[in-house]
Amino acid sequence: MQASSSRSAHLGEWQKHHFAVTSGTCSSGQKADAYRAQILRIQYAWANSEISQVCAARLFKKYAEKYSAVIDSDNAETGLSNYAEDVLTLARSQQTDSDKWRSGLSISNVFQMRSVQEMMEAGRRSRDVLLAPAGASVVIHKGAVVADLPECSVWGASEERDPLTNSACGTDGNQDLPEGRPSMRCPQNAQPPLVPDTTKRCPAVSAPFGESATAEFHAKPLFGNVRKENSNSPKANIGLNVFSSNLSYFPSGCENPRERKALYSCSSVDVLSTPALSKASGKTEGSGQREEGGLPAFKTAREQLWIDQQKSQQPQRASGSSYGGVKKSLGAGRSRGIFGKFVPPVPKQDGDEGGGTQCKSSGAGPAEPARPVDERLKSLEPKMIELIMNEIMDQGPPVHWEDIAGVEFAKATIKEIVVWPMMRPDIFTGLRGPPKGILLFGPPGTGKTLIGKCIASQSGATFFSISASSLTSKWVGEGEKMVRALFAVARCQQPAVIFIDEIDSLLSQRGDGEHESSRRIKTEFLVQLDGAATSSEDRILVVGATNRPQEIDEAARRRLVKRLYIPLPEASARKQIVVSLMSKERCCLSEEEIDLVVGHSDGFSGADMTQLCREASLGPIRSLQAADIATITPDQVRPIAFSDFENAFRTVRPSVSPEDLELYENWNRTFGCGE
Ligand SMILES: Nc1ncnc2c1ncn2[C@@H]1O[C@H](COP(=O)(O)OP(=O)(O)OP(=O)(O)O)[C@@H](O)[C@H]1O
Ligand SMILES: [Mg+2]
Repeated sequence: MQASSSRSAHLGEWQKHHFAVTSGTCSSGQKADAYRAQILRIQYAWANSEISQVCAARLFKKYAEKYSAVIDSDNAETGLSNYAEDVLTLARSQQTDSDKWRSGLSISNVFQMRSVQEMMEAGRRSRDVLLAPAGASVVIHKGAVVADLPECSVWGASEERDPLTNSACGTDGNQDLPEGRPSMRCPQNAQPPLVPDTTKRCPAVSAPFGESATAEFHAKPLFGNVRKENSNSPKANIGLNVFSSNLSYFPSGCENPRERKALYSCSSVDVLSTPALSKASGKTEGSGQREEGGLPAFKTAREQLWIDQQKSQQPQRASGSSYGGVKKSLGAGRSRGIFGKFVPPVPKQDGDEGGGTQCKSSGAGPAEPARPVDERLKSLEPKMIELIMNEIMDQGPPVHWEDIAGVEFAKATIKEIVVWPMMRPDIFTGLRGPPKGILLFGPPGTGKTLIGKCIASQSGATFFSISASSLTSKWVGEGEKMVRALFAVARCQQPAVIFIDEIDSLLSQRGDGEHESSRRIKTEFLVQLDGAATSSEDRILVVGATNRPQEIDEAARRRLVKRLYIPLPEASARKQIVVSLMSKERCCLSEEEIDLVVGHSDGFSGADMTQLCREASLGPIRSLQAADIATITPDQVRPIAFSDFENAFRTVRPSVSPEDLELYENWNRTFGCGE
């Protein structure tokens, strides 16, 4: 399948194959072809994010089963029986009904193969030692090495063997390969099978169906460099491993294919927990180790597919993102802070999580292996939990209380509600129990978000920061579930602070024109908030911030019991901002000049003050000649002077109008909890 194919082309192909397979006129080989092509398409579609992972996994399972039902079937009419056949049996073409499956191997040419000759030579040199040829490679089409396959333990057991009768490790010449490497070369130009019969003592390597018939499949580097079989990218190895399973290892003494099948079919299917099979699967990762003793790890194609799928999913989970590696962010961009408290719990999607007690974990990196999921999270979609864990939980760069100028009352109240109860939950009980909801309201740019960041740094609680607009817009239809997941995860990570910026967009007044989904989100939020508020054990605090408090629904307002006004900074606070910012620059403002600046900036918000200082700091640069900018050194730039502030005042104006201010003051008088 070409990468450039359009969606409609995919669809057309898909349909064509579907009709072909269901028409009843298909031979087993054609069916196998079609199913394999479907698997390839599924992987391709997934790699291109055309279908979701869940969808891909479902389709993949479906077609993998169909595929292996054909190739593993020992019914000559419905299957290809490759399960039981080795390469030389296939070469006789007795079990296959498609020309494609025929091997170019013959008695006359097999001994010409360099790899065979090398093995014969090695066998002569050391007849009583197991022969262990170097790792095999698969070469497809124009010599592209597709994968390092596990070392090809040709003889499978330590009994002495005649190399001549065991020399079927390769299927064709291998001129394109590195010296001394026996290979499986895809016989595109396969000669008609000439092998009349083969020794019964040739269990060697079964590379029958997939190798010979899947040149098209292997040839495309669909999922990145398929050499990286150990790659963290799940999309890098599924396609390959489906067919690497064809390098199966048979024990000696099982000449009859049916006997072999019976022998292996009685072993556990749980390949991941079966040491022999686990070992074999490890080998596919290029360990380069020869398998030692015990039962060789034969797997059907279906088993191998599932092993590979399991393996490929694990790094993906560990990497923390199941969305094609693209990190999505909810709300403002966040980085995992230095106090990062825990790792994604990596919920298992495939069944038995074992019921965990995992709650708060600490200091682990994103590559930490999966842990049991908390019972309370089991009813939630793993995707949601992962999103909450990976994207929302954060503590950001540290912000200290001193970094916030003014708002002394709000700071003291927050310390009382958030910090101390977190420190001493034993004291803050009963009536002293802290409220479960705080609302920070006030004009734009007064430091509400800054306070949120400070709580994150200073409270010691697990901090969830989410922008309400993210819940309502980005995750249309999922916001309600996200809210539920958010609280569920927070409950597992107590003590926890959920900071919701722009909370008005989440909890705005209910009205007729309101969208159903946002109404449901709001209801869910209120239910969750109630749950957190009524449970004395839950140590979850919701902190909302808004510059539109009047739009908040009255039911929500009631639940956010501490409503703290964050006003415009007073003169002392404005001075603190100027002094703090200027202390980091070269500045020659005298105390009086600073006071003049503060006096001029009445009505400015904290953000306006910051903007004023930025503007003033550009003054010295603007006074330079354009030609000087290219050559001047930083210490030659003159200090910021009062005149720069005077100029800055010409362009920076207060962003909050007196009328707006009046609204906030009124709302504070009515609903605020300030002094
Ligand atoms: N009290 C303050 N002390 C120091 N800096 C402040 C203060 N208030 C605002 N600032 C500055 O203004 C910037 C914006 O502040 P912040 O984002 O916290 O405002 P906000 O109240 O959340 O505004 P909005 O309501 O528009 O979201 C801060 O990053 C900081 O640089
Ligand atoms: Mg804000």
